[in-house]
Amino acid sequence: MTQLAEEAPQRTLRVARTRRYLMCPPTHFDVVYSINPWMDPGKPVDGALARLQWDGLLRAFRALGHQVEFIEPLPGYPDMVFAANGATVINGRVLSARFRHEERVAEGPAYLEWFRARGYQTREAVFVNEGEGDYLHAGRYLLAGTGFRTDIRSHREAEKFFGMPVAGLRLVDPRFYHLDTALAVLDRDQIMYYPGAFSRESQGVLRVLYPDAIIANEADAEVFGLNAVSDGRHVLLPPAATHLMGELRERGYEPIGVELSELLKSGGSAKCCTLELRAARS
Ligand SMILES: CN(C)C(=N)NCCC[C@H](N)C(=O)O
Repeated sequence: MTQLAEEAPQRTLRVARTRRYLMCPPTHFDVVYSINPWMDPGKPVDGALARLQWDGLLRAFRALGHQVEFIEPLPGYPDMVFAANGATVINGRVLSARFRHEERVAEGPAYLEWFRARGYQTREAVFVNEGEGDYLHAGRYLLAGTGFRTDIRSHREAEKFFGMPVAGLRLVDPRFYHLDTALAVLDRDQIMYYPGAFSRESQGVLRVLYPDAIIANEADAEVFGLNAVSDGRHVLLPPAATHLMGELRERGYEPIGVELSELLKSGGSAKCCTLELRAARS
């Protein structure tokens, strides 16, 4: 072996898997109420720019070969663009969302109807849960957030409905009010996360389950770098998450910066706009 070959860093070859996503156009997107620390109704939102940025995310998915389906946005529901909150879909089974705040309650039935009309096996949730905002499918486990939005009793409901073990994680920093603002699944058994968003006990759980995880710093988390969408190789995330991008490259992933600054005014970014439709395993 030559000297050069010995010194070359070991990079794992990451393999992308084609995905199906559901998105909701930001036709009625705005910030007119405040239900998280990022939302300031006094701060103007540029609707045209939000649309351009959302179109950029859609183009990026299509350029990578992913399929995208759409749900019709409801007037009067400015946060409906955050499709990840609309449900949780695993193995063709759909657990509906049941929103915590009155301002978003009607989105749950709207998303549920979309799935019913397409023949998915659905369950209308009994307990408050905000879909993939707090439920992330990572290999053998369903990672489940609680603390701000999703009711901890929903974790048992999800465990029974999906028939897979749930690892409950407690969020403690109001800036990171959904699990997907603090943790992203990169591949079956690999995640990246910001430890400071979790209780000490949950940090311990994450260390045990994912000893190889990429650890984000506070600056990464503050620009919503963890609100990322991965297909196993390409990782779409805000371009401002520069440290995280370097870490991803080191591990063989291809980070792709997608600017969604207007959506961030409501506390969301790439992952929030994207609900993965996981088909039934054959
Ligand atoms: C990543 N996901 C799905 C989210 N974090 N969703 C963004 C929701 C933003 C909304 N204003 C709210 O506070 O509910």
